[in-house]
Amino acid sequence: MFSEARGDSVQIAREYMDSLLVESRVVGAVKPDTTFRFLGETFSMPFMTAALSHLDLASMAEGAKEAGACVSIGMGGNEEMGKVLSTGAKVIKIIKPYADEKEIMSRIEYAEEHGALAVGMDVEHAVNVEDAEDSVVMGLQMKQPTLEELEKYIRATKLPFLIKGALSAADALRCRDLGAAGLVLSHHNGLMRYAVPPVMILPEIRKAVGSDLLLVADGGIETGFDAFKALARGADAVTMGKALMGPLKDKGAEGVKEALQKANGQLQAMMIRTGTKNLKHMDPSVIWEPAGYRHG
Ligand SMILES: Cc1cc2nc3c(=O)[nH]c(=O)nc-3n(C[C@H](O)[C@H](O)[C@H](O)COP(=O)(O)O)c2cc1C
Repeated sequence: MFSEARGDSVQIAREYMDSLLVESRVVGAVKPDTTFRFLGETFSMPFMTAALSHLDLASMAEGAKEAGACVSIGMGGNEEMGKVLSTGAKVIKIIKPYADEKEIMSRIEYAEEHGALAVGMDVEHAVNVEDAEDSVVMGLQMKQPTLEELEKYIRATKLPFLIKGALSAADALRCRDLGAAGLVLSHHNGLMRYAVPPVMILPEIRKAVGSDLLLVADGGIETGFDAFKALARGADAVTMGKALMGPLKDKGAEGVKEALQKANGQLQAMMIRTGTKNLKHMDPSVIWEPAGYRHG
């Protein structure tokens, strides 16, 4: 998004991802199993669609369902959410931090009444990139929610609530204390400049929250090899966003299904080569990280 600017977090995250190397432990390895249990449901793979918007999200959901993947969706009204839910996919609705609370509550209620798996909020999209003002997204006013407001939204629903945009151990602990079920670790395509990449900070966040929160790594997952690194460093699942947009445009639901299956094949290839038999046995010690960054 900010490829011309210094501090492009998308580029920083890509370079970091490619700097991580993987140790082979192939001797005696067995066929890996990527069955993924999440929020009481069973999926074929730990990939989910990122919270996208302004696209044919029903086809995206159809493709993900066919591949056995969970779906998250972003900005959009209840009518669109209804179309996505009617595909039968398991859906996480990520709601924008609207200034008008009614916009938030109506989406929470709709998600609950129409069988969504979970809801969440992309808190990272409330403020502007270049100043501290609340942002306007597609003509709609956003507002940085206070801790009290976030807690109110979380408690307004029986559904699990995920906070998208938490990206530090300190925020993760805050979210846990507010009652969130999980986090989508994201800088939302570089909305924060110079952001620590999600996959870099994952081990620190996992250490802080233990198994109290589900952790979903978001941003820059282009292949199953990227996904493996995120999962090995402590993620429960990963999202794919931009990497699915070309396949969706070219081949609709079928393209999304094929892209997810290809990524899952790459994940399985990495799992067998590292002697990882299933997602519960991910071992961070297979990842080699170059020395350099230290928490200040
Ligand atoms: C076209 C487009 C629309 C998006 N809309 C939303 C949205 O409505 N809500 C949200 O939380 N994130 C939204 N995102 C951000 C994605 O969920 C994700 O955080 C980001 O694209 C990074 O993941 P990726 O590198 O896999 O694409 C959008 C991204 C794109 C490319």
